[in-house]
Amino acid sequence: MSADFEDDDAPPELVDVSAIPSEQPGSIEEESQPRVPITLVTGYLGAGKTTLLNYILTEKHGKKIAVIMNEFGDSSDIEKPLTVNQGGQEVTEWMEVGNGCICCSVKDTGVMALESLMERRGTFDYILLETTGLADPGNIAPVFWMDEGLGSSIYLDGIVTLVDAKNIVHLLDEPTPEEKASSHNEDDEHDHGSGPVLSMAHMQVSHADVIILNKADLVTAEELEAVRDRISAINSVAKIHVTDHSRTPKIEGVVLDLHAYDHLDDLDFSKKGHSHIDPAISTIAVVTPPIPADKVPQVDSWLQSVLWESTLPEPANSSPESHPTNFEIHRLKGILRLEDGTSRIIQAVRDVFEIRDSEPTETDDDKPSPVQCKIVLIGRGLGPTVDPWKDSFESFVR
Ligand SMILES: Nc1nc2c(ncn2[C@@H]2O[C@H](COP(=O)(O)OP(=O)(O)OP(=O)(O)O)[C@@H](O)[C@H]2O)c(=O)[nH]1
Ligand SMILES: [Zn+2]
Repeated sequence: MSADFEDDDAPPELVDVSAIPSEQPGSIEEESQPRVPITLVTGYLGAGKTTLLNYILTEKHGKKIAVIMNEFGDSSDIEKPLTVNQGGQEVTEWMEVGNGCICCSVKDTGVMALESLMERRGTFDYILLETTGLADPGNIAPVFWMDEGLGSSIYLDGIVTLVDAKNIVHLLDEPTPEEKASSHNEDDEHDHGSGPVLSMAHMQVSHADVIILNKADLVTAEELEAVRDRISAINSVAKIHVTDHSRTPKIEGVVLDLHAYDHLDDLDFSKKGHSHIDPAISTIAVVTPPIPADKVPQVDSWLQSVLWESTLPEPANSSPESHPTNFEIHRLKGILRLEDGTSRIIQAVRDVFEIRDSEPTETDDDKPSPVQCKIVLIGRGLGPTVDPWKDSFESFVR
C-alpha cells in the first residue's frame, strides 16, 4: 500500500487512510503476477495434436508447461481422462509429469480446465491447449482478449494448426456433412454465404500462425510439395514446419513463444502474390506508405466496416465489377506505420479486433526497419486482386 501513496500525486498527509479501499485494482500484488502465454493447438481429428503434446510432455526442454489435452486422443501413457465427477460437478485434476510439466485431459474447449489451472499459478510458465478436432479456433481465440476473467491472467501467444499431410487435401475439397453442421451450430450468426463450402480444415488453416505439416512419412516428396502449396495458398503468412509424428525440430518459436499477436515486424510478405489454388480461402496483403497519425480512428472505422459488416467501403472512383461484396475475414493482422515515426499493431480474429501501440523494435543496421503499412487479410471471397482493398483503405487514410 505504501507504494500506492508514493505514486499518488497528492501529498501523503492529505490522504484519508480510512477511505482507501482494501482491494485496489492494479495493485502491486496483481502486477507481480505476469499474464501467462497460451498457445492453442488445433487441427483436424487425428492430425497429431495429442502426439505433439505427448512429445512436449516427455522431451527434456527445461520448461514448465501446463498442457490441456482433449479426451479424444490415442490412449497413450500420459493421456488419461483426468476430468473426474465429484458430486455432480466436473473437477479437473492436474498431473505432474517427469520433465516438470503438468497436464490434464478434458473435453470441450478447456475453459474450465483453465480456471482450475489458474489456481496453480506460479507452478508453470506456459499453457498449451489442445482444442477438439472439430473446434473452430476463431471462436476460442477472442476469449483471451478480454480484460477481465481469463483474459486478465492469460494472453494468446498464437495458434498452431496440425495438418495431416495424407488427408488434408481431401478434407479441404470435401467437407463432411457433419462438419458443415457443426460449424453452423457453433456460430449461428455467421453466414458462409454462397461460393465454395468451407470445411473445418479451412478454418483451422486460415487461423493458424504456425502450421505443423505432420505425417510426412505417409506421403511422397511430390505430394508433400503439393500439400505445402495448397496450405500456403490459403494462409501465406503462417510458418510451415514439416514433421513426422509431430516431432518439431525445437519447441520455442514453433509451439511456444510465437508472439504472433505482438511482434508483427517479421510478418512474411514474400508470398504476397494472390493465388487461386484454393477456391475458398486466400490471403491478401495491403501494403501502403506511412499514414498520418491522426488517421488511426479512420483505420478503426475501416476495420469496423470490413470485419463487422463485411462491407468493403467503396471509394468514389472504384469500378463496381471488381469490388468484393460477398466476403468474410477470418484473420487479419497488420502493422500501421505513422508519419510521426510510431507504429500500431492491428489484430483481428473474425469480428473481434484491436489496434494497439507497437513496442519499439531493435534496429538492425543491415536490415533497415520496414517503413510501410502492411495489413494481411485471410478469408473467403477476397476477390481476384488486392487493388480494391488497397484503394478502399487508401481512401480512408489519405
Ligand atoms: N504415420 C504417422 N502416424 C502419426 C503421425 N503423427 C501421429 N500419428 C498417429 O495418428 C494417430 C492420431 O494422432 P493423435 O495425436 O491422437 O491426433 P489428434 O490430432 O490428437 O486426434 P484427435 O484428438 O482425435 O483430434 C495416432 O495413432 C498417432 O500415432 C505421423 O507423423 N505419421
Ligand atoms: Zn488428441
